[in-house]
Amino acid sequence: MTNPNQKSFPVTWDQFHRDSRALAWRLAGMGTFDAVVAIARGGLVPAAIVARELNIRTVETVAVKSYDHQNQGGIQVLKAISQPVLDLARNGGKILIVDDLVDTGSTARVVREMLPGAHFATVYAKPKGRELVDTFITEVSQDTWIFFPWDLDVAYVAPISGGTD
Ligand SMILES: O=P(O)(O)OC[C@H]1O[C@H](OP(=O)(O)OP(=O)(O)O)[C@H](O)[C@@H]1O
Ligand code: HPA
Ligand SMILES: [Mg+2]
Repeated sequence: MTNPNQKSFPVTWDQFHRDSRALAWRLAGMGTFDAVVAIARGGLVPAAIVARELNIRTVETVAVKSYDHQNQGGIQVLKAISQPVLDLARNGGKILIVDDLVDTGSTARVVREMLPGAHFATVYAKPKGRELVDTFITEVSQDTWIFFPWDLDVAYVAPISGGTD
């Protein structure tokens, strides 16, 4: 359900690809990562793009759910991080966690606890969660809802004048 008090920030596939590549460029100057952990589902797309750009071959997922549509509920961990990746982190491996955005920071807080030394990167960030992210590309205001391309379709829009054609 759409909250009428929120601004909307629709993102196209092109723009998302460009922003994810920009994230990869920024991360490229930070050394070699041994594995990327994508926060499913939203983090899967930017994680794939970043892994491709930085040639990271070990790609792991952690599944965390906090929203039903635009309503935030309790955090549920639906799939934990695999033991080999936790071992890699414990033995000094450099782990990159990727998500599409940080909003309130609840998801980031939970996943950071699983991998305390990891680098946390998102494409977009809102002010409440920004401090929990090491690297991000674009900040949007807290009252903005970001619409990702996988949640959108091409649809008719009425003219500004209010007519129907
Ligand atoms: O900072 P927060 O307030 O925790 O919000 C950010 C999280 O919310 C969304 O995921 P969601 O739980 O909706 O699941 P999804 O990735 O499967 O869409 C988004 O992909 C982030 O993971
Ligand atoms: O702004 C958002 N857009 C999409 N998913 C989200 N999950 C938390 N905040 C958002
Ligand atoms: Mg998510």
